[in-house]
Amino acid sequence: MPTKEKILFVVNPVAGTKNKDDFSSWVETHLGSKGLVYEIRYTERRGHAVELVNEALEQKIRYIVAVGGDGTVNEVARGMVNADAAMGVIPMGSGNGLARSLGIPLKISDAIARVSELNERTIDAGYINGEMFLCTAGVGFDAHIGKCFEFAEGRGLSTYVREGLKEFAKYKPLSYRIESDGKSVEREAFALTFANAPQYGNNAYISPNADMSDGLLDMCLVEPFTMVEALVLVTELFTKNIHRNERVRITRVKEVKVLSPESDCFHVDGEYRPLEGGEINVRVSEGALKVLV
Ligand SMILES: Nc1ncnc2c1ncn2[C@@H]1O[C@H](COP(=O)(O)OP(=O)(O)OP(=O)(O)O)[C@@H](O)[C@H]1O
Repeated sequence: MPTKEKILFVVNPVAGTKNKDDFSSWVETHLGSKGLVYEIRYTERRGHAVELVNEALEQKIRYIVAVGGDGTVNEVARGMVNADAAMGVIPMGSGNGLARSLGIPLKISDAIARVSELNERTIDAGYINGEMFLCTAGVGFDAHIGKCFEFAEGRGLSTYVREGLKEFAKYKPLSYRIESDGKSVEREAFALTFANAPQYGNNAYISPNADMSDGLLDMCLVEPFTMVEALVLVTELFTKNIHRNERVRITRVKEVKVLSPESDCFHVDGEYRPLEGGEINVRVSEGALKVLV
């Protein structure tokens, strides 16, 4: 194990609700004692993490750790795709989808200790309309909730749940033309999600068997359902059983085009994006990112 290679921590001070005051002393406890060299930098605005990563890569820093939620992880990862450097994650957001999917401890001091082991693994990255995602992306209800969340008052899990419940009964399934592998089909769906990782975050498993290193994305189509079926689906989402539900169709894909003139938005790792023209293009980039696990 290299001991003198520098580790950069990129901390989003506004991510999540956990107190970050003791962060530097935890890092010193776990890394300083092993003789590992580190630096801690704080982001000052949206997009700043990508700039910090680019600077670090120019300085040939080999390990860069995202400290925050999936938004921060996404920004750090965007800078690191296909670079000769590995990304660590200290989960400090509300969903922590990537950290949970990689088995990274949610307790901060344990996650820092895990980083100090410098164990690397390679994972795939997905792209939706040119934007990278590591966990999930898609159109339909989850994208709609991402949009409501963006404009809602408050952050965190409680705001997600509140927006989800408010919109659930009102939301109307949309129609999608799905083109993949030389085939084209028309489907009505409540949601059409592309999963690189098994879950959205918060242990909501949309595709429990999704493998982040198989060079494929799980395309999860949730067909329209009744209110009674909805209760079963929500339970199955949190008990890793949704893939067994007959309303859920999961296929593994490398590249897909989806046409949906009624859709006005999509999401990238839960973050809302407006959609004009109703077309999304999704693909996987195999082994795009090295991560510390
Ligand atoms: N100093 C800053 N001030 C304001 N926003 C920032 C700052 N630094 C980073 N950001 C932005 O904060 C956003 C939210 O970060 P992140 O997703 O990590 O936290 P979260 O929303 O609390 O967690 P989760 O995604 O798990 O709900 C990111 O889009 C990031 O670009």
